[in-house]
Amino acid sequence: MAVFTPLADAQVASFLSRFDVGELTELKGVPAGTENSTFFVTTDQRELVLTLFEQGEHEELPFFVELLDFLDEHRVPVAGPIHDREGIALHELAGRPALLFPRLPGAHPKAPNLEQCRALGDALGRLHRVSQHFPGQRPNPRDLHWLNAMYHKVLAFLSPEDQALMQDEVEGYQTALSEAAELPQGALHGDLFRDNTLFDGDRLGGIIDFYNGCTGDLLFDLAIVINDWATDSDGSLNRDRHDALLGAYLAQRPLNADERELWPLMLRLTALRYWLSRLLVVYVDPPAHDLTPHDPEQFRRILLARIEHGALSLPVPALHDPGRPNPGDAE
Ligand SMILES: Nc1ncnc2c1ncn2[C@@H]1O[C@H](COP(=O)(O)OP(=O)(O)OP(=O)(O)O)[C@@H](O)[C@H]1O
Ligand SMILES: N[C@@H](CCO)C(=O)O
Repeated sequence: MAVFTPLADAQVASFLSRFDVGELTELKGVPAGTENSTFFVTTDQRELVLTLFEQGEHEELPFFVELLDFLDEHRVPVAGPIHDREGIALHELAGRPALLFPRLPGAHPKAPNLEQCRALGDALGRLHRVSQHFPGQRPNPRDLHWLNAMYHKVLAFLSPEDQALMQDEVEGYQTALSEAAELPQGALHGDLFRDNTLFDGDRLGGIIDFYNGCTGDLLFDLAIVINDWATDSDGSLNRDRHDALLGAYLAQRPLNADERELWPLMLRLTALRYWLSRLLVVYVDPPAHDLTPHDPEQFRRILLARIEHGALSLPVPALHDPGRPNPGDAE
């Protein structure tokens, strides 16, 4: 379930009256999601999504709104928050911060096909091109500093082999990154798994759930995406999905030499980031709500596969369709 705060029709009707979105005709709680309360709202004019923020640091919400507005203005396919007649997006409803979004068409791809991988790679490449110019700042809350500060909390729950694996990995990342040049920076989605996208057939309806959004190494975001979108069930990389996604991404934003060198390490670091965050949910900080946690073992498997096989060679960038405008190019 993902309605932690129920809402009555009258509350929502009165909330909607500040916006130019029409009159409420239907309100439905959305069962998916783990962190926030989500509702599908239908009016006599359009389909909307209403999100109530249940947890997390609410002072971060203006950053997310500014980032989404920025990406929306630059025609990156995201659901940008709807602003009211006075230009305000962030409101309060039932004592919770609330945002209203357009409802995007489509569904989350469970087994993405190559067209969907290309569409996502292209969108992420465009997102990273424009996000380098985003003026906001929010340090990456799940970077190496976080790994280093948190990993010892789960060691007691691991086998001696896994303890050594985790410790060796974090120490290895520290050594390698302390000697590395700064990588290209920009705003990141921070959690761009398949279930944070909506596809209408092969067309990307849009990217949602930017509440892990932050600023930092663009390569970190790309590695999260490859580990989720282009991994087979045994943890190994799937060459076809990898090449489709990365080929489209690289056509929008080529990696520099430092990024190419750190790519295998970043795939490992982001695999460990999810192994650790999932272990923390299971053993250290279980959610207040009765939800099935994501399986940490899946990311341990991915980490082991990246250690054993390294990264795949990077594909040749896909040719960019010159008929298709790039966001930001018009500026
Ligand atoms: N703009 C949108 N258009 C269509 N559907 C949406 C939109 N935003 C959210 N949803 C639907 O609502 C569900 C929950 O949304 P969201 O992912 O933001 O919630 P959450 O509680 O933050 O979830 P989690 O962090 O576990 O992914 C999504 O899986 C999706 O099905
Ligand atoms: N995408 C995360 C959960 C939401 O933060 C995971 O798969 O562990």
